[in-house]
Amino acid sequence: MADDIPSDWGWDVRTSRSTGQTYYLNKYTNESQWEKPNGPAERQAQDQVQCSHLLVKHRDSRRPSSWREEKITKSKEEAMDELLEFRKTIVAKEKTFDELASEFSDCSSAKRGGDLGLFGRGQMQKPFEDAAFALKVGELSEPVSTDSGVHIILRTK
Ligand SMILES: O=C(CCc1ccccc1)N[C@H](Cc1nc2ccccc2[nH]1)C(=O)O
Repeated sequence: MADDIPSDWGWDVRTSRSTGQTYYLNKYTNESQWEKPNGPAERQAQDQVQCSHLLVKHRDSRRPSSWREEKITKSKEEAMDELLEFRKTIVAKEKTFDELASEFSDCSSAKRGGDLGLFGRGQMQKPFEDAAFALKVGELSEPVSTDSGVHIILRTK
């Protein structure tokens, strides 16, 4: 029965107030299910991803300023050229994503190697979201343009 679910699997066994049916609540993601779990609860909601990014802003960015440069005047084309060089360096394994994002990203997430944490759909600008959710874990995006500037995105979870 329900009480034979190991407590360290991370499930809460609940009873539906409307039907009296037993259901199961994932303690990590707060997702619930009717089916009796046959294993430990996922620690990451399936509808979320975790990504790091390297952002290069330009003079037409929504906020053409960053921790790196008070007044950003480079053109979008110059920003894209810089970003493509960074991407080549990462693909060639001459530097890690973390190293380059920490040094060159115009986003405050640079302090965390570009890590943005877990996010679901509806949280990031649409072009960024679509690119992020199209990536497999470990995959590096092609350049993506948003109102913030141009990005490369690494999906980490
Ligand atoms: O919005 C932020 C903070 C993002 C962030 C999220 C979670 C943890 C740390 C930072 N920074 C903007 C630049 C920027 N624009 C973005 C658009 C999509 C994703 C990340 C972005 N970063 C800026 O600095 O202008």
